[in-house]
Amino acid sequence: MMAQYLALREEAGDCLLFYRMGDFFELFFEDAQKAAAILDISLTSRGEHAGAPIPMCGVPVHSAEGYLARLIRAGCRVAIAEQTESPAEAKKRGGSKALVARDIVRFVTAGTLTEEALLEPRRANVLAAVCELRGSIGLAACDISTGRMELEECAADQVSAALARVGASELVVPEVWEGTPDGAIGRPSRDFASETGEASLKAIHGVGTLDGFGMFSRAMLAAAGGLIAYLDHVGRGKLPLLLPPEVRSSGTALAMDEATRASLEILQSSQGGRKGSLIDAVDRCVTGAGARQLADDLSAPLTDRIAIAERLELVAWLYEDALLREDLRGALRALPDIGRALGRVVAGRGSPRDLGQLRDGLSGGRRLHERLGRKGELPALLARLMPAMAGHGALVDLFSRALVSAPPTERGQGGYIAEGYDASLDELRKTAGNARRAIAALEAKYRDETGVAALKIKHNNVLGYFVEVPQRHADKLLLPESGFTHRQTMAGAMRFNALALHEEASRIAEAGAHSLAAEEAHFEELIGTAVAARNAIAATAAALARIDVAAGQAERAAESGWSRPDIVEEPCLEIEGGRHPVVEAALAAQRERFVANDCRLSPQDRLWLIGGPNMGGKSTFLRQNALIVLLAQAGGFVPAQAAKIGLVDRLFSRVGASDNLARGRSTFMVEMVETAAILAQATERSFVILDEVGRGTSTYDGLALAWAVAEAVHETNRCRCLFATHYHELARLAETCDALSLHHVRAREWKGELVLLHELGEGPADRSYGLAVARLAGVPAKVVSRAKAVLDKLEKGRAQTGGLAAGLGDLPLFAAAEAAREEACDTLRERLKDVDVDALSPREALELLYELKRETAAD
Ligand SMILES: Nc1ncnc2c1ncn2[C@@H]1O[C@H](COP(=O)(O)OP(=O)(O)OP(=O)(O)O)[C@@H](O)[C@H]1O
Repeated sequence: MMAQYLALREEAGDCLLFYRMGDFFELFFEDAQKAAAILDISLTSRGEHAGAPIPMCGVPVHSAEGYLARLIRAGCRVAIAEQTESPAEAKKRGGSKALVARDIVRFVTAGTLTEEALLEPRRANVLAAVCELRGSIGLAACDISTGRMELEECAADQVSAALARVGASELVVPEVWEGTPDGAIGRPSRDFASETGEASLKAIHGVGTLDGFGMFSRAMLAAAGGLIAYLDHVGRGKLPLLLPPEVRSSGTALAMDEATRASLEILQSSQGGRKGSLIDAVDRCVTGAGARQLADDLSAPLTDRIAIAERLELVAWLYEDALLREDLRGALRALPDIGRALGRVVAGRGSPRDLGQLRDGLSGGRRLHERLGRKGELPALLARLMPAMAGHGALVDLFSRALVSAPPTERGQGGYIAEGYDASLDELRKTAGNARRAIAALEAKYRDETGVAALKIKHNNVLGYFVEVPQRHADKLLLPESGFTHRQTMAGAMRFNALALHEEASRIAEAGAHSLAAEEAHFEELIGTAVAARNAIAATAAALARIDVAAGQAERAAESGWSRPDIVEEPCLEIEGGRHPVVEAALAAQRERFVANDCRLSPQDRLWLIGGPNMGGKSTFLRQNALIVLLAQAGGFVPAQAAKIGLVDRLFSRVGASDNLARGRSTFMVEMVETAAILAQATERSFVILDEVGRGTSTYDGLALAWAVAEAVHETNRCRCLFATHYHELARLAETCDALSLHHVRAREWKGELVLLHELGEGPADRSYGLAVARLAGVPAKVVSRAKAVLDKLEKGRAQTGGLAAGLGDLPLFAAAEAAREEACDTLRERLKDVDVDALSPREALELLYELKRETAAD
């Protein structure tokens, strides 16, 4: 056995090996130690290997899913080695000592789950593959629980943004690749070949050309190749459901990088959970598929005005008709998750219950179609979805006739094929039923004949049917002419067989075996029908999910008076009475009121500098506007009285000096790297929020950087921008930057107490309230009064010298400074041209920076 185990162990690679032994999956050696620690189960030992006891632990097969889920969540991957023959077959093959053959039947990994118990209903589970081909990056992503697949090509510096959008739970890359992101799994480079990718896709979808699905680049196909090869590997040759791939072209989605996603807390709060995130505050979907679609929409809002308008039109239609909305939501709520049921069916792990779910979901779709069909003219998006809900008449009819109303998850016991579907199966069931009745009659007869009132006919898996009497009445049945044969003596009871009983029992067993086989054959046929219709079923699932999203968005809007945004081309951002959905909900829970605020950016007034006290609501204001843009371009209503939004191509959100130590960069470094990305990428169509950029370093450096960044955003990027800052000195920028204006969050000191109004006012902040906030926060009065003394002194000094910003008025304008600097930089430019950035390690890059800095200082 050890040799077999070790061979399988080798094959399992870095996965834990679940080794099937009877009713248990056993783990040995280091696997056992690791799993026992994660699962908190006892670690035992068995036999010896190389002179030491072998550590072992095990989990029962019937409850293995729960254990698997915990291991996967802890970051493990698991290889399942099943017995591929019965002990009887092994004996026949190799004698009484023969070892049962085992083989790894599949690998269970975070990105390749289909089991209902292992998946979260409201979250997609994505597996992604990334590779590089001639300088550009191919990305393939799929959710095998529903079969959705997407291909994308992007530039090397966009890969982390693309991956952040996809949110994969598992990522595979070529094993020799410098760009390997953390935690990615290396796979043979030959898997990532565009020809094999193309050939696999053609084979899966039975087409001679992929043109019908879209235009795929070589890099996309190479990534698809890597993805499919990995799926083939983990499924041991059995591929899961894969729908025709969709191209995601860059530019069709609002671009957001990883830092922006994290800081806007779109799908996850900064604490890591869904609670406190945007989606948590917005999601009113009544189905898991709807919630997954909404997450997708919020991760990749649109940039196409017509597509946004179509989604908004549907939300508005459902918003206005509350009755219809309630009706639809009620109907959708009752529908099973057909996308995921289909995923299990195609993956070969479907159960009779999954088929029942397909029947119920598809017939529910047909009913909705009928209901909506009576509504007259429909919004364009809905009209396009209608045909996808209508079909499947034959399939629904077949499944309705074939299956019982609530089919079981296990098919081993049969009983899921409905009566009346197959006459011969009904006949077999009748025979078994008759025999069961005959056995009940036999019990009465035997009692009569023997005079033993306590006689019973029982059944167990070892003996089958038998007659049991208490020990003291056994004598009568032991008589040779009694017609009973002794089978077993128990404490206090004796068990017997009888010819008539045996005959009836055989009849039951035979009919049972035949009917099980008949049901099994029907099951396979029904599975085949579902598999053949997989693309159409997936389209129905997608249509239902889209309707659920729209109805949920309408519901959310109706709940709190959200409004339909007006999406326009000109780069403005006019939000009237805007609110932050998450902060508002948190305040409402404490019975506090959220103060709505306006935002009015236009090409003539596109950069707002916002000052005011800590805790005054600056960050909240910045984010609420970014979230409103995001929600609007995702095609939903927004938390505002009115909103006119000029289409945004890229959205950036930066918070000064947030901790990112996990990545090994100092906080200030992170802040600057992220700011650099904005300055490099923001266009005139972008919207940027900068929250106290520069605060991560000394006051002078911070002010200088904040000043320069604000100027660059104003002069060079020319994007819409909200810039929150503590530096009063920045107010002087308003003198030179004509599209920049000053604003502040208002506060009052009343009877020595600070009152934060959370209201945005025009003009610069009148003063700092740092000390008042410190008092509010419970800093001891003594410390606050000492700080006050220091502040008075500093302020006196400032009055004399002109303060931090003294002399800044003489600074040449940003554009003029640029021109002067360009001349001086020629030598630097030359040197930089020669640098191969990809070939530099971070350390070398830093050294080079120092060197260049030294050179400029010497100029
Ligand atoms: N518009 C608002 N209406 C009501 N309460 C608000 C509003 N905006 C913010 N708040 C409350 O004030 C708290 C602080 O807000 P926020 O973090 O936006 O302030 P800030 O000015 O950015 O502070 P800091 O400068 O310390 O980062 C929020 O958690 C919320 O409870």
